[in-house]
Amino acid sequence: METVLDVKHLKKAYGKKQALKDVTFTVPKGTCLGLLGPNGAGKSTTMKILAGIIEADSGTATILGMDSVKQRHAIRRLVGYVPQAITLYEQLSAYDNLVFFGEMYGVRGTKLKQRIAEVLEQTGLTERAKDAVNTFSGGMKRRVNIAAALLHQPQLLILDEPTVGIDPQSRNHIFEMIRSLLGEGVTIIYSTHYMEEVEILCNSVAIIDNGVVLTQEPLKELLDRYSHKAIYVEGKGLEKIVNIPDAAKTYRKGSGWVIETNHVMFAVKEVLQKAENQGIEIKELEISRPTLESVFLSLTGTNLRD
Ligand SMILES: Nc1ncnc2c1ncn2[C@@H]1O[C@H](COP(=O)(O)OP(=O)(O)OP(=O)(O)O)[C@@H](O)[C@H]1O
Repeated sequence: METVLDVKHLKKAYGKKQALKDVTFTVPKGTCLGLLGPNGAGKSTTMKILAGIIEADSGTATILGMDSVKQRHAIRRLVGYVPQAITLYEQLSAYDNLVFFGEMYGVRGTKLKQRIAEVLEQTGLTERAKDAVNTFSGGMKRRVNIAAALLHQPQLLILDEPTVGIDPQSRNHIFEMIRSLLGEGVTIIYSTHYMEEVEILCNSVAIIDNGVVLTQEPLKELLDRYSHKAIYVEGKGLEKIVNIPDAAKTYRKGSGWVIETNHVMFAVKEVLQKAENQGIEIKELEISRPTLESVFLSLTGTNLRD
């Protein structure tokens, strides 16, 4: 598959603060990469470098086959960037904001009118197009920002934490829009500190902590490698039967027990059989999916939301 983004060993310091130490990842065409990490991990810095807003101290980023520094101007025409902070003219309508951004991206005349109608539709804002942005919710403003980044039909879309502090309706709109863009072959890089968003939207995930990309791989492989599947059981007297062969870890949780294992069906059978043999009544039994949370914990030793 064609590689749209190839980032190698990016480093960036702000004064004494080494914000990026080693950022390396690749993104194939038409896929979504989730850049996942806690506050201050280096997500925005990475995205600003890719959008050509700041320069890395060392390392390379090849975007659509072009060098991010030497071919910055050509790249700008093919990349849409949605910064974390909303940047709009509050007094102007959504439509007039889009005219402004369109012209900035070099889209004009009939083409611009047509594109504005399309991006308003894509972001679910057609009916509010003529209203001043200062009457919009945070989520709607964010959608205008995204619409602006889509006007020039970018092949790569960079979204920096686009769902922070927004309403569920806007969030769903953004998700639907991302899915349809992916369907059209657009490549997306999406930063977030919400695991669920990566699970819903992304084909692969790059985990970044302290300026270093610790790993990048497809979600499923990452989950299989770094986190165990588990079963959760509740019932009286379970302490007598929860220790089963092959379990990676067994511990109390709430009023029940968690048994982490990669042999889930075996564990279920063992627990049910032992319970029956010993006359123990099982009140509840669930199989839990491995989570990115536990992956993050095993990679970094800390919780993502710390
Ligand atoms: N302009 C700047 N001057 C000095 N330090 C900065 C600057 N921008 C970012 N930093 C620092 O660089 C590190 C990485 O910041 P960055 O904004 O890239 O992280 P992030 O993962 O996007 O975090 P957040 O989720 O909080 O936006 C942080 O320690 C931050 O304080």
